[in-house]
Amino acid sequence: DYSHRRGNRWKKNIITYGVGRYTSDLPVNTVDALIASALDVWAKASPLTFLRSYSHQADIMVEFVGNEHGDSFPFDGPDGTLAHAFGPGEGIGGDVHFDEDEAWTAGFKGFNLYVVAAHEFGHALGLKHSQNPESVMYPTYKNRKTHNLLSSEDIMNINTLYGPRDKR
Ligand SMILES: CC(C)C[C@H](CC(=O)NO)C(=O)N[C@H]1Cc2cn(c3ccccc23)CCCCCCNC1=O
Ligand SMILES: [Ca+2]
Ligand SMILES: [Zn+2]
Ligand SMILES: [Zn+2]
Repeated sequence: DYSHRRGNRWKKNIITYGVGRYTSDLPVNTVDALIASALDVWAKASPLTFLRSYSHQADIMVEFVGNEHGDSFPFDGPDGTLAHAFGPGEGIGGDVHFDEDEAWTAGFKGFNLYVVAAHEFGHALGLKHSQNPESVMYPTYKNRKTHNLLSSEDIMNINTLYGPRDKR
């Protein structure tokens, strides 16, 4: 299980995120937009709000890194493991690492960053893997329709942790 769980949920509804090292596969503004959209998937299904932070003190730090990169979970070059995330908590808690040796795309060649990011942010919020291939938390990558990315199981699980989306 790649969620390296550290505690079960954030104890606040406003969660900050930052982006450190980027991938050279996509323009910076495309990466920023895909990351923001992947977080928004979870914001729309919960009472959570995500705020972009430009300090390195953000709750969720997103980085593109390769091979050995300073935690106990080195990446493995192209293919294999695509990314991993740490469950809610201080420091590395909530952080998301993408394997920089993958071909990251905004489309359907290579690996779609938006789909992978939605999976990893599920872990960063406290979700585990699902055995249901329709769930975004399924442990194997597949090309998914980007519309209505969350399955009903994903929505139920995030609501179990943080409650329903309040009537904004
Ligand atoms: C769900 C995804 C976004 C994140 C997960 C990791 C994860 O759960 N992060 O939170 C992932 O990378 N899964 C591997 C699992 C995997 C599939 N294979 C592997 C061969 C070696 C090592 C791992 C794998 C077979 C060959 C295909 C390799 C390319 C696709 N890789 C995967 O689907
Ligand atoms: Ca890899
Ligand atoms: Zn996972
Ligand atoms: Zn890592």
